Formats: sequence, C-alpha cells, structure tokens
Amino acid sequence: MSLSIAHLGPNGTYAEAAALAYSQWLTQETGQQSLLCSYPSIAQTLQAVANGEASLGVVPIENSLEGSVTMTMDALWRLDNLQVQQALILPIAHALLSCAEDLRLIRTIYSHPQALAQCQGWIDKFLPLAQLVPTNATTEALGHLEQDTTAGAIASQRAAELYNLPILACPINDYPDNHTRFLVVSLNPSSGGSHTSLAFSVPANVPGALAQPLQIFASRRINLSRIESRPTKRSLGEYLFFIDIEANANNPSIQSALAELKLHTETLKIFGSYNILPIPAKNEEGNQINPVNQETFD
Ligand SMILES: O=C(O)C(=O)Cc1ccccc1
Repeated sequence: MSLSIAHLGPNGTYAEAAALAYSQWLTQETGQQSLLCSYPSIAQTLQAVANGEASLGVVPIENSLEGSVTMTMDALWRLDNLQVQQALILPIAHALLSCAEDLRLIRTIYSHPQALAQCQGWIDKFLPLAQLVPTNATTEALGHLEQDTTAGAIASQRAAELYNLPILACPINDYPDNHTRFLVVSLNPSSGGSHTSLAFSVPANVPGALAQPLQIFASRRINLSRIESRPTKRSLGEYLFFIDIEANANNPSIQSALAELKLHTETLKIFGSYNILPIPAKNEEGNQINPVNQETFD
C-alpha cells in the first residue's frame, strides 16, 4: 500500500521538491511507495498528519539566511504527538519568473515571505519600486503571471518548468549558500538517529529558568545544534524554547538527561530522534551538481 506524504502546495514548491526527494529515498531504502498530496498552508499540512489524513508531512523548519519558519514551530508545539522521522537539507536557488518583456516592466513581486526576504538585496538593486506581496507558497501566484505581465514571482527553476513560465533572472538569492532544512513528521514513534528535537516552557520567569535546563546538557557534554525561542502566546515576555541536541534519545544517558529536564520544565515535548539527509542540487538536465558531503551533516 502507498503512503501519503503531505506538503505545502500548489505544485512546484520547495516543500514538494523535498517531499519528492524523501519519497525517492524511501523507495530506494525500503521499497515503500508513496503518493504526494499538497495542502494550502504549512499549518494545514501538519494538521493533516495530526488528523491521520496523511501518513507523513514534509515542512520547512529553518533556512540558512532567514532562520526559523515560525509557522512550523508554532504548529509543532500546538499539535500533539507529531514525531520527526528525518530531516532533509535542500539547496535553494531562487529565480524571478515573469511574462514581462523586460525586468523594468515588473510592478509587483509575489512569493513566500522567506523567499522575498532571501532576495531582498537583489530586489532593492534591480526592482526597488516593485510592490512585494507575501503568499502562502512560492507557487501560489504562478497561475496568474500569464494574464498579468506586470507581475513577477520568486520561485524555483523547477516551478518555472512545471508552469511553463520564463525565468528573467536566476539565482537571485542574496547569498549563494542558501539551504533550507525540512522535517519529515508522522504519528509513528521516531526511529532514532544523530539529532533529537524538543521544546519546553519553563515553570516561572525567574533567574536560572533557562540556565538549569541547559546545564543538564552541558554537564553531560551533549552539544546543542540549535536553540530558538517563541512567545508562549499567554503573556508578553513569556517564551517557549526549542532545542536540537546532537544525540540519540534512545541512548540511556540521554534518557536520563530528558527525565531530569522534565523536572525543570513546565511542559516538555520531545519530537524524537532522526538522521539528516542532504539532498544534492540538480542541474536543468536533472543531474546532480555540488554533491553534499554526508559527513558534514550527521
Ligand atoms: O513556498 C515554498 O515553496 C515552500 O516550500 C516554503 C519555502 C519558501 C522559501 C524557501 C524555502 C521554503
């Protein structure tokens, strides 16, 4: 039987490219076949997995230029029982798609806020007067570009091919080394791996409320690979902390660290342990370019 993999749509998003790479990896590793299904937002993608409507979901969590995808963090905290199965690192090269005869005729640029932010310097230089319109996904406005030749959109080269749209410039991201980390989540327990993700709220806003949880990892020489805060949404100045550690929660010494952590937190959510899979960039012929060294990531 085929598994269903939910991702942000419409077709041609970076999330779909990550889901496709995961689906191919899954077939290669386990023989398991899967079907991709698109959802209109990241929150709805994760909700579909939490409801059992989709077996797996692929969502962006962090970009190397712009940082966290807050919608993913907030939904992971809000929805119960989601477990990370795998992380995927996708190289991102943005293109400006438009039917305008000339770049200078573009008045409006549509894209996901992360993509607009990753290209802000290029936009300021080449299209300083264009109006920027945030969308739920990089591909959301692509269906309208043919009718409106004063509009452009920032999306992938793959999206340009799928929608048969001209690329006026590429790559347009301000820094060439642009990667997004995606998480593959499901309701199944995670199978273990090199990294563990968790989040917690602290019992009171007092000195040492964060230092104590961090000391649990420091004293065991467990390295943190990420720490982020998000508002609790209960009151101004109250935070949740999201932490990734370079360790497997199946290891007994990590289990004892997590048991101790529970004593110093109000609510603790452990999203599971997983490995990180780098996805190599592909050129226009679909061949691999810049193969990423696996050892760099796990
Ligand atoms: O909108 C998309 O294509 C997405 O997958 C979200 C996103 C946007 C920009 C960079 C990485 C992921």
